[in-house]
Amino acid sequence: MPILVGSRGSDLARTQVRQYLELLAPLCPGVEFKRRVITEAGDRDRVSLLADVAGRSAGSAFSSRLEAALAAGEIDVAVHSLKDLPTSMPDGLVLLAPPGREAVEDALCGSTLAQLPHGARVGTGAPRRAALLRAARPDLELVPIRGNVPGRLAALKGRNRVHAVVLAVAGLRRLGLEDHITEVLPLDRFPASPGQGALGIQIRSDQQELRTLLERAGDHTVHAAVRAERSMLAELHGGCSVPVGAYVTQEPEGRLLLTGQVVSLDGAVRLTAASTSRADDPEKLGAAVAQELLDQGARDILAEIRPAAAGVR
Ligand SMILES: NCc1[nH]cc(CCC(=O)O)c1CC(=O)O
Repeated sequence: MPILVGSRGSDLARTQVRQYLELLAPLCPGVEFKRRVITEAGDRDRVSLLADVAGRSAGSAFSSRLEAALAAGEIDVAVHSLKDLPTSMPDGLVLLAPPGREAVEDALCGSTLAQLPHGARVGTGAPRRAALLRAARPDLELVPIRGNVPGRLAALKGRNRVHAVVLAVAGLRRLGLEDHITEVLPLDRFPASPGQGALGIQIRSDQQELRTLLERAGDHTVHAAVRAERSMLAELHGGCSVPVGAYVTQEPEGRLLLTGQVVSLDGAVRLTAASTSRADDPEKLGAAVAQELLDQGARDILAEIRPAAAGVR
């Protein structure tokens, strides 16, 4: 029986599955993998999906049709962009060690930050990116743009064009669109979204054999790093719609250095905390950095933001 590997239908999602299977195939000789695209249900279906799960009082609701398809056995593996996955996992599903990570950083396409004229229009839909841009350049006009990666690049052209857009280096590279990168933004001033650049490889928790098979492609250093980043986010009770950045860098002797930031939407307040630990308890490291941010006042910043940012991904 082939192993069914599902993703959403965007170019990026399909490319990620293709690249993942290219990595996996030589590590799993004789195993057949088949790709399946799971399209998102409409909003109404999505709501009923969530209500249905809530009614069964599961640990948490499925965040997407893709997770629901995995839980229902329509697919055996779900391949996500890790940064788009909520930190709480539905009962019965687990995340495995992801394969090697793409670049973590965000990029500016269309102009460098320094070359943007006063009052220039910059496209981004993400509150984190908007807040970090406001902190760096309060003069900019931020234009909310949505859609897939090629669609966002298209905002650089046409009548209502923006001077620049912010996109993840990872997505651009995976799609072969890295030529559009004008500047890679430095992580200390533009910390990435937790998990950015990594895949979220999700299976049902009772699939022990499949887990052993897929872990052949897992990178344990990347796994420790993203667990630290995501546990920091979870401790702050944040999702992908809050201006929280986190990134791990490797230290000597395999230690992890986790840096976390919380930024107010207007960019006026930026809290930064960092801590190091051995790689064997990344959740503890994430919790420690989150606690330091909370001690600095992160709760007030996040409380202000949550109502405004609700529903924006
Ligand atoms: N929210 C969309 C999304 N989800 C993952 C990526 C890029 C790939 C990655 O960060 O792993 C993107 C596009 C972007 O933010 O530019």
